[in-house]
Amino acid sequence: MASYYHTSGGKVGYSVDDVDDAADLDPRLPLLQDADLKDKVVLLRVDHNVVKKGKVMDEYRIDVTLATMYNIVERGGRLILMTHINRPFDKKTKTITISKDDSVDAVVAYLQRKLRIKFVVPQLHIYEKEGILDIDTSINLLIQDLRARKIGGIYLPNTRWFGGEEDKGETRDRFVVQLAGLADVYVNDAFGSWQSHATTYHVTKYLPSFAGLCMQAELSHTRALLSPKRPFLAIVAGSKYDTKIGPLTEIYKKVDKLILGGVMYNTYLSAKYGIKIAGVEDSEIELARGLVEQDKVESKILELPYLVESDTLTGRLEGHYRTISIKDFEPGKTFKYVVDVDPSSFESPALLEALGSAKTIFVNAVMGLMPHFWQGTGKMDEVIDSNRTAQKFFGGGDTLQTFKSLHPGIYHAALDSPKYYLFTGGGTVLKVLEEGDPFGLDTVKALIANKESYSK
Ligand SMILES: Nc1ncnc2c1ncn2[C@@H]1O[C@H](COP(=O)(O)OP(=O)(O)O)[C@@H](O)[C@H]1O
Ligand SMILES: O=C(OP(=O)(O)O)[C@H](O)COP(=O)(O)O
Repeated sequence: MASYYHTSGGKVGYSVDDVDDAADLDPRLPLLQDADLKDKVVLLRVDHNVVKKGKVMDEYRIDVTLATMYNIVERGGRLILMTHINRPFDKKTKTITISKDDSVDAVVAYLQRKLRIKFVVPQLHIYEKEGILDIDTSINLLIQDLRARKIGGIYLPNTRWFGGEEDKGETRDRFVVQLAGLADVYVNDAFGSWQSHATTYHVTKYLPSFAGLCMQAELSHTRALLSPKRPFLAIVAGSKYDTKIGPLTEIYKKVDKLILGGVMYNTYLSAKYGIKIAGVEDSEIELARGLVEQDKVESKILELPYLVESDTLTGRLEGHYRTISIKDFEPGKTFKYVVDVDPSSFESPALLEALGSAKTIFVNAVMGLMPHFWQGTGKMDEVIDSNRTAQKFFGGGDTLQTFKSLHPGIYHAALDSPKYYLFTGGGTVLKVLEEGDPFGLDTVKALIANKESYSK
């Protein structure tokens, strides 16, 4: 508690001390608190990637950025927000699919209800397959209204609807210049968005850039995972095989035990046992072979013994799904879709022992195809919660959404419990574990380089 003095000198109150998330940060990181924001238009990149089929599934990732928004506005800044929603860019066909389901509208509606201020989404020309190629000058009228405080903020369309977001050439360069031209300052509060795209990385070349308050808190909490109490157990599952398989090789070296689930586990099992699972491509199996070889030596991967096989991905149809056992896996055997881990897997003595004795547990894991096959994840969350001594870290958009919807009681208790920490990004934490340093993330390195370039 510290005394509060009025500028005239008299003691007129007291302030309440709080945790300082910035205390643990690399001093080279430029902080939002140090930015001059008075009358500045601030381009704020957030990770509000919480929309499924046009609806906000879990407000958490939005709520944790409100402090940054308030801080900017309170200090005289004017907000232009931007986030990606889902993955509308198809890397194979190099086309962007624009669907109302992936628009920012649901996020904007939520923010307007919560903050009681008006956000405007600029209307920009969309090309079929190529997305939005230019931010045309009509946006200047909106920026005038923003500066004049006629509107509360501007919310740009889904960043992945812009051709330049994931492009590497001229389209990206033009997009970045146009984007930077809208604002005076750039703030990155999108911890979950670790991929180096135009709005998370390249834009820092053109504007004074700072880390937001959510970004700072998340980066400082990764420290505990980098020097974990042992045994350290990580559980990695879900569908983003392409971006998560890479970090696993390094993470494998840092954990004491690793549990896989979802598409990742299907691919691993295919590589290890020579089986064929519907939906698992041969090229993907190749990537998992390294992990299989690594584990032959160190035996850190704990296999979940019972899985759920389904004839279809469309639902949980009576008579069309069944439990299978890895004991029956033989080279050449084929299986339909493997869509979940059977909850009984978490009752096996080896699993119970590992989950019960771990001192640090990191979970980026939706074990089954949602929303139909939730049973494996439901059981996993219960078993993890029953370990009361471990420090538990959950991370990932879908991981948190699923945790909240399956176990609202545990989830809400976790938000306030010193034994839990919920990260907004799962892939980002995997990247940090891979790098061994939160300040080694490309998006964070870009902020540091920006500060260095301005202080020359
Ligand atoms: N076996 C499976 N087959 C297909 N999809 C799966 C399977 N297991 C999990 N998923 C899907 O994975 C998604 C979550 O994966 P991901 O985005 O990688 O997680 P997070 O956002 O928590 O990092 C969920 O939408 C779920 O439906
Ligand atoms: O949901 C996200 O990451 P996560 O699923 O790893 O938590 C982030 O919004 C990043 O999305 P991306 O993995 O499509 O870049």
